[in-house]
Amino acid sequence: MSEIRPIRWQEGKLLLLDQTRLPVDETTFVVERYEQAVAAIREMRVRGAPAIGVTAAYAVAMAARDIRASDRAEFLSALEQDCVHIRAARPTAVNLGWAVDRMMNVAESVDSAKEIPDRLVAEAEEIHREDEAINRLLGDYGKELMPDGGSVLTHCNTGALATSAFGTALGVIRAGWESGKRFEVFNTETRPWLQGARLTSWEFQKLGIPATLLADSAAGMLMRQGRIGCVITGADRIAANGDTANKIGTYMLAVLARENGIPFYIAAPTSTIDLALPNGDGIEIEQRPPEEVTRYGGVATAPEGVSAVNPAFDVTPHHYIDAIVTERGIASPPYTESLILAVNGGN
Ligand SMILES: CSC[C@@H](O)[C@@H](O)C(=O)COP(=O)(O)O
Repeated sequence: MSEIRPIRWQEGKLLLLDQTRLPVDETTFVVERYEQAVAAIREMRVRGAPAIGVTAAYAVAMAARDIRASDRAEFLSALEQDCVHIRAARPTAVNLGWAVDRMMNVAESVDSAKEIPDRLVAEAEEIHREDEAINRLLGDYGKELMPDGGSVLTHCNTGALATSAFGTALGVIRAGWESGKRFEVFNTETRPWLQGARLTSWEFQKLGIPATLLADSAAGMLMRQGRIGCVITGADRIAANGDTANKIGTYMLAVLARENGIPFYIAAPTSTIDLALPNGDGIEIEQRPPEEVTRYGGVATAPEGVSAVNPAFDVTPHHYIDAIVTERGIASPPYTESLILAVNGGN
């Protein structure tokens, strides 16, 4: 099986596997300027917290390449202006701001403005490389949570497409499967954007892992029937107390899991942990266009003029989360202690 590589950097261009077109077409969206990278993130041609972070890092490198400034101070101030636009592409995933901050720190550490663009390309490539290594480590820790003989449910898409390779929650399922464990896999369709139906089902097929798709609203019944052994999802931002923002519908799954006595896990790199936020109340939730709810693929799915609300994420309170898998180990409650340890180097 060839690995899925949704983000590639080739000869100064960023090549994105266009996720608005999957699973029907496997087309590449070519990005040559940082503004196009910002648009690609906003339009969700590239999506998933870690993938947004990697793309944002290349966006900063492309922005730097196009700056004409008379001295270093002017260069850095122009770059900071471009970074304001990059940071604003999507608000919820902390990985975006995390990557931009890391790139700006590198730019500020270089003495000569002329050298900044090359250093930034090297740093973006490093962030890209690290992402795959981090996901593989995370999968390795998380596979012990996967059952042998039971079943697992996942939500949204958290695979290679949402990262740069391997994935987080989907990576844990993959690592469990590749370690020889055998279990049933269920994935939600993830209304309204259908990340689960379109992207996760596509990835499981490519991986050769049998998976069964269900409507989001079927999850409760399957849990009650005893058909779901555990739930694992990704995260877009985890507050210091473990409250976790993830794809809309995650909170519902976590509450249903608790009601039915099923363990609920989160898998995310430490770059998704935001220790600056004491709890989930401060997490900004992206509101997406109502048309994503009232139309699909240009076809109306609701009467013209109907009002619709479309929050892209929700926050699951920490007390519903049994464990958080990171590349530094498995964090357990109380998260106020274990997440600090994870961010600072180990559990
Ligand atoms: C490894 S991806 C983790 C999260 O980013 C994922 O679960 C998710 O919610 C993605 O949302 P999306 O709106 O598709 O970017």
